[in-house]
Order: sequence, then structure tokens, then C-alpha cells
Amino acid sequence: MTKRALVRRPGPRLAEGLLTHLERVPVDVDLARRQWEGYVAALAAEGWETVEVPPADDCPDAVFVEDTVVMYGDLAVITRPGADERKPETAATEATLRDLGYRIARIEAPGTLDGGDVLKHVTPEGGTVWVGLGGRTNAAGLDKLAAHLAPLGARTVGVPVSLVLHLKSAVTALPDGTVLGYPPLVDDPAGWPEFLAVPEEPGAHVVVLDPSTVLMSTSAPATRALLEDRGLRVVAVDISEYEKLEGCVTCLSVRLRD
Ligand SMILES: CN(C)C(=N)NCCC[C@H](N)C(=O)O
Repeated sequence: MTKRALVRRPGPRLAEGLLTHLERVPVDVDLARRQWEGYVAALAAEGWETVEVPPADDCPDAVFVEDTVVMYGDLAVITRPGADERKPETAATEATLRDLGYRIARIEAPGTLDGGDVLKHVTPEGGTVWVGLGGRTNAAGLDKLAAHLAPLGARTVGVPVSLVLHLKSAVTALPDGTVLGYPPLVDDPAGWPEFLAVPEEPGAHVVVLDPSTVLMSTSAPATRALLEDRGLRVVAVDISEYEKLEGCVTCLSVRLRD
């Protein structure tokens, strides 16, 4: 199976990216460019081919390509980002996925939905899709997504997000479906069937690279040790400049299925 992921190069206005829960601190754009290259190289080293969505230099947050689409099998649901500044980002993602042969659906107004609010766990028996309802994603956006995914066998469930930007700022999932999060930033840790509390905020963010390997930030060493103790292999990347903009490892790519 080809392992393929979308990525989008950071633009010159990266440092102007939106902030909701963090204070603005200077972003080193040259360092951010090198970190992005490092992130893409880490994917390549793990056997992932990357496809670049053409850059959107007028959109500071375009590097966070995860927010522009939700993939489910061969279907690409193009989002309608909750922040107006980010709405122009979706057109090039749609064109790229169309060219790759994916079926396209869209979140239409009045729905808003950011891909960072969507956490999926797909098994051969079916999939569960959790959607964070908070600042960027509204109930109409959740309903539109649920309608697109129901014919594919997915169950869509809304969960509150009030302490961080996106659902995946608070929690992500390990290959076995265990949900991990840093409890002070998770609205309802007890609401998850299998919840693993991690000791660091950036430790809540993993990208599953294969059934035994996850990608995470170097800024969560204690969580890395915890995951390695559970038998996982961890690939760590430095994404400090993106973390200053409320980004994390998940936001910088979108994994595609054949
Ligand atoms: C899971 N996360 C956090 C994301 N998918 N996206 C982060 C976007 C950050 C950007 N500055 C913004 O405010 O939109």
C-alpha cells in the first residue's frame, strides 16, 4: 500500500498566524522552514510519499493543511474553516485531491468545520469520528460531515472543546484507538472509552505512521518515554515555531488512503 500524505509549505507571512489561546511570541520563519523540511523528511524516512498542496503565500496559516480537508477512504470532505481568514485555503486542497482522483464533498454554509476538530478511529467493523464543537466548528458543520460519512459506515459523535483551539489540540489517538490527552486541557477525560493521561501538553499530539509507530514533537520527552514503555516506536520532530502558533504535529499533514 502506498503511504501518501498532503503537506503545504509555510509561506512568508507565517508569523502572522492566528492565535486564540496563546500570547504572541516571535516566530523565526527561517527556522520554521527548516523544521517543515525536517517534518517532511521524517515522513519520507518512514515510507510516506508527500504531495504538496501549492503554497498560499497570502494565508499565514496555510501550512496547517489538516484544517482544510477530512479524508475518509476515497472521499475528501473539503472543510469550511471557522475563521474567515482561513476560508481561502481550501480551494487548492480541493484541486490537489481532485487531481489525485479522490471523490469530493464539501461542508457548506452555514456549517463551519476545521479538520483539526475531527478525530477518526477506523476499524474493519466501521469507524468512529469525533467532532470537537468549540470555537471553529459548529453544529451545522458536524451535521454536514455526518451526512457525508454515514453512507461510508462512520458514526459521528460531537464532543465539547473549550480549553484549546481544536479537538486534536486536546486529544489524539494511538494505533490501538486509545485516546491520549493532557488532562488539564481536556474537557471531559472520563467521556473517552480508553483514555491515557500524558504528562505534557504537546504529548497529547501524535500522528500514526504505522501500527507500531507514531510521530510526535520533541517537546514532550516524558510522554515519549511513556509511549515507548507501551511498546510503540516514536519518531520525534522539532516543530517549536508551529507550536507558538497553536499548531502541532497533526496539523502539518493529511494522511491519504489508496
Ligand atoms: C490540531 N490543530 C491544532 C490544527 N489542526 N490546527 C492548528 C491551526 C493553528 C492556526 N494558528 C489557527 O489558529 O488556525
